[in-house]
Parts: sequence; C-alpha cells; structure tokens
Amino acid sequence: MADWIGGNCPVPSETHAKLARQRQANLTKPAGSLGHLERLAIDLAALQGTDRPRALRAPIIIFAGDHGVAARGVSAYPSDVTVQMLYNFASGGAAISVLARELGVPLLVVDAGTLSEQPVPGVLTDKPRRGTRDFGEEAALTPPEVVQALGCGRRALRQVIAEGADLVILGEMGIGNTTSAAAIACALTGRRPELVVGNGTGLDDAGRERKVIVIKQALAFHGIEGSGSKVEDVFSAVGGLEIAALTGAIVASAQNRVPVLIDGFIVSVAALAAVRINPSCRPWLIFSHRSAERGHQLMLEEMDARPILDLGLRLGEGSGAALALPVLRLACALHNGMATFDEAAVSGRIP
Ligand SMILES: O=C(O)c1ccc[n+]([C@@H]2O[C@H](COP(=O)([O-])O)[C@@H](O)[C@H]2O)c1
Ligand SMILES: Cc1cc2nc[nH]c2cc1C
Repeated sequence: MADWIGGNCPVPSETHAKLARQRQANLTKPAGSLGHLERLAIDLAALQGTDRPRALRAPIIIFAGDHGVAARGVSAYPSDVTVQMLYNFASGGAAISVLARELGVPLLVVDAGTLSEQPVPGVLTDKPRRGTRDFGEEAALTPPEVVQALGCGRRALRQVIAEGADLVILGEMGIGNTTSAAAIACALTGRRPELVVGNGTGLDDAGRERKVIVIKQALAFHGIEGSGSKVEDVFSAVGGLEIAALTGAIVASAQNRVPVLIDGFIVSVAALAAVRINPSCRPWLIFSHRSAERGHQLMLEEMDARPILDLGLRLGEGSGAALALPVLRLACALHNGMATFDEAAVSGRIP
C-alpha cells in the first residue's frame, strides 16, 4: 500500500464549530428551522477553520477507467463509451460540462486507465495500464498498479487545489464500474451481492441477475467473501483504476484540509475504501445525494452519511455533487449574511 495514505488528516476546528453553532442560534429564524442547511454551514466552518464558510471555488475532478469485467455483459453500454465520453467531457457536451460551466467551476478530466491508446486532447493522462483485467478470471490489478492508481488521485487533487479550492467535487466515468464498485462494497462490508448490486446504466432484471452471479463467483474466486479483507487486496482483486484514484484523491484532499463533495454510488464506494484505510478522513466528506443505484443507501448507512439531495439520479460524472453545490453555497450565504436577533431588533424565543 502507498506509504502516504495512512497519514493523519487534520481534525476539524471545534472552536469554529462552536462559534458557527452560536451564530446559527442567533440568526433571525426559529432555532433549527433551516434544518440540514445549518449543519452544512457549521460543518464547513469547522472544516475550513473560519467564521465565514464558503463554497465558491469548487473544482471538479472526473477520473475515468475501463473494466475488463465489462466483457461479461454486466453493463447496458459497450466499453467504447468510456473513451467517447472523455471526448464529450473535453468538448463541453456532457452533463457535467454543462453543470461546471453554469456553476463557474473548473473541470479536470483524468484518464486513470481507459482503453484509449492515445491521450485524449484536453484530458490529463495518468494511468498504470489500459483498463483492468477481467476479475472473473484473474486479479483486476497488480499491487503496484493499485499504488500507482492511488497516487494518480493524489497528483490530480494536488494540481487542482494548488489553484485554490474551498472544497472539491469528485466524479467518475467507466463502463462496468458499478460491477467493480459493488464487488468492492460487498468485500468491505460482508453484504450479500443481491443487496448491493443495481442496474447501473440500465440493465434489465436478467442482466442484474447475471451481474450478481459474476460478483458472487469473483468474491469466492479471490477469497474476499465476508468483510475481513484489506482494502489493498480488494482493490487488487476486483478494483477499478478510477475507483482507486478516487480513494487516493479523497484521502489526499482530507490530508490537505480540503472538504470533498461525494457523488453517487461509485464515488461513495471509493469513499468507504478511503475511510477504511484512513478513518481520519471521514469528517472531510460531505455527501451530495442519494443515487437511484441499489446499494448506495447501504454505503451511506455504512458511513453514517446524510445526503443533501435525493433526485433519483444515476448518472455519475460528479453530476449529483455539482447539483448540490448551489445548496452548499446558499447554506453559506444564509450563515454569513442573515441578521442576528440583536442586529434586526427581533424578539428571541420565549424562555
Ligand atoms: O453515480 C451513480 O450512482 C451511478 C449509478 C449508475 C451508473 N453510473 C454511471 O454509469 C457507468 C457505470 O454503469 P455500468 O452499468 O456500466 O456499470 C459509470 O460511467 C457511472 O458514472 C453512476
Ligand atoms: C452515455 C453515458 C454517459 C455517462 N456518464 C457517466 N456514465 C455514463 C454512461 C453512459 C452510457
């Protein structure tokens, strides 16, 4: 395992959390009436160590990778789509490209392991190999490939936060990656594949059953049933290059005091792996939405997470996280801009 990944993440500032809680209690509204928005502003204040939290600079990183297991008919789309979408991200036509433009935030796309032979213009290439091996018959990745993929995430993260970031948004693209993510989720939690496996890009029920069987057989083949396996062994057996890169980016972000807005099922599985490797990164994670992918709710429960949105999304690309950014921005605006009872000469709660 990469030596840097266990390095402690800073503890959020309890002093600023306390000040933010006091401020929320003094703002001109019934106590607690802004619900989850209050919690978000307080958490951001503690994470950013400030009286005035903000979510203005929120660069997006998308990690892309291909999956050998896709050859087993576990996705509704062919593997070609992964690289084709990289061109779409770069030329501005993908959902996340539109959202990034509307939000005024930069978008970095990283090829962490697609099948592409050539670099895609406008995309950062940092990949140990082209696609994973089919984990139905061999280990998806070697241990050094896992270490390199974790490092890819850290390098991209460092590049992006060097330009300044109040938080980062992480997303992914990879045909077949819900199969890899579900296998990782099963191996880290001991849950049965039936409970974790979803329809991904749109498999029918027969396809989903095939996916369950592929994962069950792979967990047995690699000896990672139950919940006792180490993350590095799980990544090597059934991992994805973009998923390991996400895990590296999540830990590195927390180590660098930058909160991470987590997207859907795949990014949440990468987050669970990050929390298992380095539990001190957990306070730095903000969960943006509940994906329609079966298994996502279990991941959220596993990390005791409460997502901001629940819109039935299952796109990936960081789209759910990007959509939650305006809520975070407005939570900060309310926290910073509302008048207190004293300032507005409004009577407080009857004692
Ligand atoms: O983010 C999610 O919750 C999510 C749920 C289902 C599918 N996806 C996206 O769909 C792709 C993986 O689906 P699949 O069926 O090919 O495994 C990948 O590119 C993901 O970004 C994403
Ligand atoms: C077209 C398409 C776009 C995507 N974006 C993220 N995952 C995706 C999967 C497909 C199939």
